[in-house]
Amino acid sequence: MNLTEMEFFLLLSQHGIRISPEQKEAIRHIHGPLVVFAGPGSGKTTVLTCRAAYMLKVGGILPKELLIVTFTRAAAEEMRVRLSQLPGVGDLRAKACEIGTFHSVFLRILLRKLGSVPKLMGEAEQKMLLRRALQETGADATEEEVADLLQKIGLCKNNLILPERIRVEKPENVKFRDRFTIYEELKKEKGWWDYDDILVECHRLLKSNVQILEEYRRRYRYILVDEFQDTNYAQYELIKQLAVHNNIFVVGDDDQSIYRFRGSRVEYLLDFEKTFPGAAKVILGANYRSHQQIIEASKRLIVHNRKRQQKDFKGMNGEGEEPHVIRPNDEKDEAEQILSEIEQGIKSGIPPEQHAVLYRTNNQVRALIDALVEREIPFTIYDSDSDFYRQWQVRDILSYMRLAQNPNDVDSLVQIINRPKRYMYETRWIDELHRISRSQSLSLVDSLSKLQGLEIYQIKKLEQFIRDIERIKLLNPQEALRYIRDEIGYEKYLREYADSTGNDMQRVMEPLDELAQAVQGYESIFAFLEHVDRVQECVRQSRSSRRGIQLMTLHRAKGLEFHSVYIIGLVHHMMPHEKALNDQHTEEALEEERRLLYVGMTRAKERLYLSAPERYQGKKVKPSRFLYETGLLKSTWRVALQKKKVKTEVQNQLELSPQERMKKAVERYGSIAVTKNMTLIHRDYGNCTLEDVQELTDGLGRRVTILIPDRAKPQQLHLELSLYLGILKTVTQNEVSVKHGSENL
Ligand SMILES: Nc1ncnc2c1ncn2[C@@H]1O[C@H](COP(=O)(O)OP(=O)(O)OP(=O)(O)O)[C@@H](O)[C@H]1O
Repeated sequence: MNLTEMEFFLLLSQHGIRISPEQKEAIRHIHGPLVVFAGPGSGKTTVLTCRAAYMLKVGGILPKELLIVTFTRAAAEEMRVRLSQLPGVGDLRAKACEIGTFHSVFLRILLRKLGSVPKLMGEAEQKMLLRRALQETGADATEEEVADLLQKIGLCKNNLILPERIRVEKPENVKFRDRFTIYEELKKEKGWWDYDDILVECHRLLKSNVQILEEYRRRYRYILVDEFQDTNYAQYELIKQLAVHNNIFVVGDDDQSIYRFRGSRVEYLLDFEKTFPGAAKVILGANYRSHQQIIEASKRLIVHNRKRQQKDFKGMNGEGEEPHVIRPNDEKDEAEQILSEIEQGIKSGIPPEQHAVLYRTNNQVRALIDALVEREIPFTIYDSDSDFYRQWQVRDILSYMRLAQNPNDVDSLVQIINRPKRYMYETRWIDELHRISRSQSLSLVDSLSKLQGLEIYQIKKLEQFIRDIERIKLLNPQEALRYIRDEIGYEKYLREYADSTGNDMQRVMEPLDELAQAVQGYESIFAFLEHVDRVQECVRQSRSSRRGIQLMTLHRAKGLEFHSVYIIGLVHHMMPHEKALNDQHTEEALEEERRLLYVGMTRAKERLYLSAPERYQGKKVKPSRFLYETGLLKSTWRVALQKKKVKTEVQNQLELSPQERMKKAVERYGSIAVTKNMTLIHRDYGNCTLEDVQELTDGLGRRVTILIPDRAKPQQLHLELSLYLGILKTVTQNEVSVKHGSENL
């Protein structure tokens, strides 16, 4: 049964939704084009949902005539639920409406018309195909290169550009076109599609088949699109093809357009009235989310953008506390300050899920995750590539360390054998290596020196490699990282990689600089690798929980709202990001960065923290220029820091050079007697059994192999150094230290 307009709005207010006059104007507009411009938190999504309900219940429009497009799957699900709860709509009607993302809506059209579509590739399969395409053009593809290529191909498809339409005046375009072509051919050979093919193929279908196009024009008589500021060319063309009836309603905020790098164009929103002549326009001028101080600071920032629709909006939640700018010493200090604020917030009754930490790039959250894991605080992280320790540069360094710990770790060996180049491209050597290792009872690393049929330059490289791995065993993680970067030449390798692929040097190096911070404070490679394993496990688990503190990139935060928001790493070169500063369209890129921060700031309802550490990745840095633009920086504010740190004996020991330390360790513990099967006490694992002792040459002490309970792989450690650093103890030493209440030796 239909409702009258009065009944509908009365029922809405009984549902607790009090609609403003502007919101009402947008909701009541059914026929003809309409664009709703509004600021953050002004109820755009609310209006869109209420409008759909109004059309169904007051306008008498059939659910199947409604097409509602959202930006994410989660938003589509949320909209369906919210719609079903509105006056008189119910589950059935909400389900009968076509609600989905551009991809899901157009996939459904293809499925209905073609019966089936090829298998859609997951990210891993897509990367695998791209890697093969690169190999076929003679390139040694790294993950970074594959990811870059993936993004470029996606950008082309979002602009409906296929390989044959790529202009080839520049040599790098030729290279790209060739790779793109091979990728498309391989895809065809396999009978697969990638997700962007949905848009390309649906566009092709609707363009080439007028009957089908007409059918869908008749079916979707009313089209509603959320977040229209982030529409790309392919999506825009598809919507235009369908919306000939002109019953199109779009909502958006040009100030929140943040996907330019994926091909979205804010112009489609700004030029809506030109594309659909006679379009009505509604501007929503209220903000129902944040209090006045947050709104004012966000406004002071965004007015620095030149290319934008001028609009003003008022806060409806009164006054609140001024947003805080904090200036921690470095990332670690930043993590501590933010966490102590969050802990206080939770104690005062704000649920953990209402605290969101936002950041520009995934690398930036490394220190915070480390701290959360150390303190065992639950969190959820949303971005799939947010595991810092899985980045290829970091994995390379970790593989060197893992191999030094376990010279039989074949995965680590394969990962780094050609980084830097050692010319071991034939994979046959791996089987040969296993055979030598078995027959001569040598570790895989030591077996490298026995490989037959190699060229002299390969042999030399391998001999050096074995020495390098031996050397790393004796170092702590900070020294090991320095050794791998400088002595082994990994940094040079990355520079050459960046040069040859045209990648930004700073971007390629960034994970190493961050890793240099991550290894601080760990006395042994073993302890550091244990920590990495623990962090990776927590990150994996956090993905499915949705509970605890919410961590996400600024991009991911779009459309969401939280009681308290903490934006970290607001320093120059991070925000605006280096990439934007080097962009050939710097001004545009800079404006997009500003919008990104604006999106982040406007997610906060009650409390907003903006953090700009004094030092970042070991270097002194300037605060983001955007902080000055918010007008907040002058009111610098610091959280009082806890306990003063006292230098431990281990820290004093670590200040010696590796040679001095080794010498001291052997002097002190060289004569200590150890025998097979005796018990040693590991600092982290308790009682372990000594399986093997090996005397090193040149008086460099002994290497022991120990069996740790519940761990399949034995662990190798330098005996004297481990005793010296307190990683291992003999039973007698332990008794003494327990008696004297001493933590260290
Ligand atoms: N008329 C209203 N009265 C009270 N609260 C409202 C009203 N309209 C919307 N809200 C509330 O304001 C908040 C923001 O609404 P909504 O998410 O729809 O805004 P938005 O414009 O889509 O936000 P953004 O673009 O920043 O993501 C929500 O908590 C919503 O429930």
